[in-house]
Amino acid sequence: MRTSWADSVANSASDSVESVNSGNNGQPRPTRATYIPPHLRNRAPSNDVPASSSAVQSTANVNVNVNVNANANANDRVGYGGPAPGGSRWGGGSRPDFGRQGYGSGGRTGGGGGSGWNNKSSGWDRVRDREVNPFGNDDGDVDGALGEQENTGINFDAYEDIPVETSGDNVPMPVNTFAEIDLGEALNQNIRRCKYVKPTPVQRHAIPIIIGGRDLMACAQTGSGKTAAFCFPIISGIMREQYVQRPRGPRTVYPLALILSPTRELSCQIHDEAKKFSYQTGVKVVVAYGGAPINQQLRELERGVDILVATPGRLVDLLERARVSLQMIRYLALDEADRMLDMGFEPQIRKIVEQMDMPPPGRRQTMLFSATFPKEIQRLASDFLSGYIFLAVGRVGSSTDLIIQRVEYVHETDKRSHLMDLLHAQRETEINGKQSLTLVFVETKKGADSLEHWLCMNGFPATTIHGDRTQQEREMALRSFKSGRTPILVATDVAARGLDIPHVAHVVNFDLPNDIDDYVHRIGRTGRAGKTGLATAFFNENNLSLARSLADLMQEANQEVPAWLTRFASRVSYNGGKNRRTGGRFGSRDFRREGSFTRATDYYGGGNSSAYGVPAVPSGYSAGYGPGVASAWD
Ligand SMILES: Nc1ncnc2c1ncn2[C@@H]1O[C@H](COP(=O)(O)OP(=O)(O)OP(=O)(O)O)[C@@H](O)[C@H]1O
Repeated sequence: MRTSWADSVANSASDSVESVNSGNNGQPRPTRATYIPPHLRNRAPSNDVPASSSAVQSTANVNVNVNVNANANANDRVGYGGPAPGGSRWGGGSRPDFGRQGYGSGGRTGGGGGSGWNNKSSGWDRVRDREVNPFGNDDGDVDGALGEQENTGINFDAYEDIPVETSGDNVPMPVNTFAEIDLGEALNQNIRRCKYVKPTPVQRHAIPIIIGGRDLMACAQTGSGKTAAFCFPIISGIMREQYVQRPRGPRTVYPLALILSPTRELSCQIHDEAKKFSYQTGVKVVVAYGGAPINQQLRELERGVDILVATPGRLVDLLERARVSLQMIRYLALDEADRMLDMGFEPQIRKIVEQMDMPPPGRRQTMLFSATFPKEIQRLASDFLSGYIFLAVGRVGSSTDLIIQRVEYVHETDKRSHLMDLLHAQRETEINGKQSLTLVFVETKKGADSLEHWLCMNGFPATTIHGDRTQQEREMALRSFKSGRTPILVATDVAARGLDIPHVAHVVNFDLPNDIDDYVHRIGRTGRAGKTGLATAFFNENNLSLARSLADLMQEANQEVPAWLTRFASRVSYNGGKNRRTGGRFGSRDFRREGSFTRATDYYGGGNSSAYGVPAVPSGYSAGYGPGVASAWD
């Protein structure tokens, strides 16, 4: 097994792979207990009303709804836990876990009256006590979230005037505070523990839409809180489910929600987030992904699962072994949905969604999220949806203004010395006494290894993440980077999407991708959740096909576009649909509003040579996700 200097440092750390994967913060897993399905654990009072009829208002017959500054009345200090307008589904402040059965209690703990949340002898309380606290020691400070300890660094002003567009029928009204949505008190407590003071724009719009029972295709900028936007309503919905009878098989499990994501690391991250959000709600979240021992994941599944977070390959394996059945799926979420439906993954996704036992659209709720949504992918995605709402926060595929984008003309042979200059400058900057983190994207796995080696030889502790490394190595590398032990991570596109790593101050595109959407996701590893970040790209003749879309993107994000890039851009035509950006801030969003378009020419691109007189790379689509690159993905 190949071990770099950086990894040997990481190796020496006491935390185990197990603890990272399990989201248990290094604490031992709870002992095995009898699984009690959530319909027995989460009984709400009998006067419960369905979500769509109470907490969520609808705008009748709205087809297109453009909403700028939708949160004009937002209140920074949210009154958590207060009754939602129209009364709480949980019975005016009664606990959502009312009448739960404990995992290990072997009997009901009382449906009301005497058996309260604080009754330490109840089965559920014993389970609650055993549940590993994903918030560490912070648990006692639930209400501190409203004081000085709110999620610091969140610059919500950055989002205030972001344009929001929805299309579809009867779009539920957005909310301005979490308190306006009746998510259930246990989940509200976790939102406080996360120190989320108010919803981000995508959350303001998406949560009421999902709670209202609608399918959703949502496009919002990187780092803007999409994970919580789909996790909150799923967890809340499962908490509300009453008497959902699930079949009992000796070895087969029947999750109620499935969250699919393209990479193992992203699945682990979503799992960790979902575990935090579902702490003490009785909703059980399990992750399954490739490269890790399947037996361990099977054991975890056997302990019970309400929400399954998975990569497609490992899920297909579990389905073929009949260890997981999708017949009870109520909620299906595809994170990075455009990636999940591109050529690399589409067959697997179709198999999972259309050819196994999952209920069809209309009988399950489907939600697709990404920061980029090419029209062709929207068209494919519509197969999975029923009467859906399209939501765009910011322009589809745009980068956030929070990221300062720089592009430098650098010959291939000069790239390393240029990088060295940047890293020297970066060394000067620190965040909270720690060196800030730099993420360097390269095109190939070999290139990643070689650059990492060179950096280490030159006194810059670095590590790598790419598809040729074992899962254990990948996880160690990520941990080492996150902890700051190796403040430089050299990565292929496997790290481009979704990863939420605090303190990434600088993203360097050492090799630019062929596809502008990949660029958007890569630079989105910095400038997250209202914080600012820096992205530097090395551009040369090898990147001509990207010149125009890059110049357009930068201009749109109010970035300084170098004159030489504008000149390149004016000489190079778009090499096919994927890198083409049309329309103004509201152009080309929901593909349903654009009438017919031709798949072959509009998306895959006809011309393979550029006006510049050099062969353009093949269409952005196939070049970006060809088989070679796809191998870096799970
Ligand atoms: N309401 C909120 N208040 C404060 N912080 C939030 C809120 N919602 C999410 N965050 C934080 O914002 C960060 C980014 O969220 P998340 O990873 O969900 O972004 P994303 O939109 O999925 O990004 P990407 O497109 O890169 O996948 C996370 O650290 C998350 O904890």
